[in-house]
Amino acid sequence: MSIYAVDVIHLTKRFKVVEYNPTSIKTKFVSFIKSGFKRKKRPTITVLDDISFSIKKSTTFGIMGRNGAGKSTLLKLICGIITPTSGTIIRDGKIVPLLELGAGFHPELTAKENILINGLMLGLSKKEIEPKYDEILDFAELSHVADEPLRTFSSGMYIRLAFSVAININPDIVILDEIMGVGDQSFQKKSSKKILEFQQKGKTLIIVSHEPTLVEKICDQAMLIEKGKIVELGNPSNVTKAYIAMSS
Ligand SMILES: Nc1ncnc2c1ncn2[C@@H]1O[C@H](COP(=O)(O)OP(=O)(O)OP(=O)(O)O)[C@@H](O)[C@H]1O
Repeated sequence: MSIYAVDVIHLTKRFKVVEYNPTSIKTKFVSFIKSGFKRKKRPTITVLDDISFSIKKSTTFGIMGRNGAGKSTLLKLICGIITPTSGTIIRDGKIVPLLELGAGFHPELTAKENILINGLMLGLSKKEIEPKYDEILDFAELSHVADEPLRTFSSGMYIRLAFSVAININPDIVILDEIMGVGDQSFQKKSSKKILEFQQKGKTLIIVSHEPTLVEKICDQAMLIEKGKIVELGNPSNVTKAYIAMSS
């Protein structure tokens, strides 16, 4: 068994750039003929450029970087939502991504039905999810509306439910993208406690944050990325210092 929860090896991700090109079909056809029937290659941007790092099991790893640095792309790659252009990602353990909160929710279905669907999507069986209904609803403070459709929920209720499903289904690795500030103050307190419990149970946590104090407080290791490259890796204090220097 590996000591790493996630091992990223020479990872590169490029995206094709969508160009706005308001020419008519006729013009496009003529230029296609002129080009000798060759399709024009779409330009690409390199969002992550040959990066390698490892995240040890039972640790909390923070990812920092300015807007557009490639943090969310990296998380999506780690979760397997998108695939690398080149390179490898080795994962060891059940991953729960908390990226686009509630992205898998259906507004017409009830809270309970959504818990079931979300749980199934995260790889649990119906038998494993059913005993967790009460715990999940209770943590989200939504037991009183368990059978109401989600379209009647406020955005805060939505987020609380998504967070509660993810954190209560006993994953090995939790991935959080900028959502430590979900809910009101009391829910934030509860969430922080749950994260601490999660760390104490020896689980792996990967977080993206713009908050140096949070990264220093809860991370064992951190990484700063900029223009697709790793700028700083290792000690959270060094990483946050580099991030602050870069941002000022
Ligand atoms: N599907 C896509 N197609 C094309 N470009 C994309 C796609 N997804 C992301 N990008 C581009 O990749 C770059 C990195 O985006 P990403 O969302 O990973 O950054 P980020 O570090 O998470 O930023 P932020 O802090 O603003 O959330 C940006 O320039 C973005 O426009």
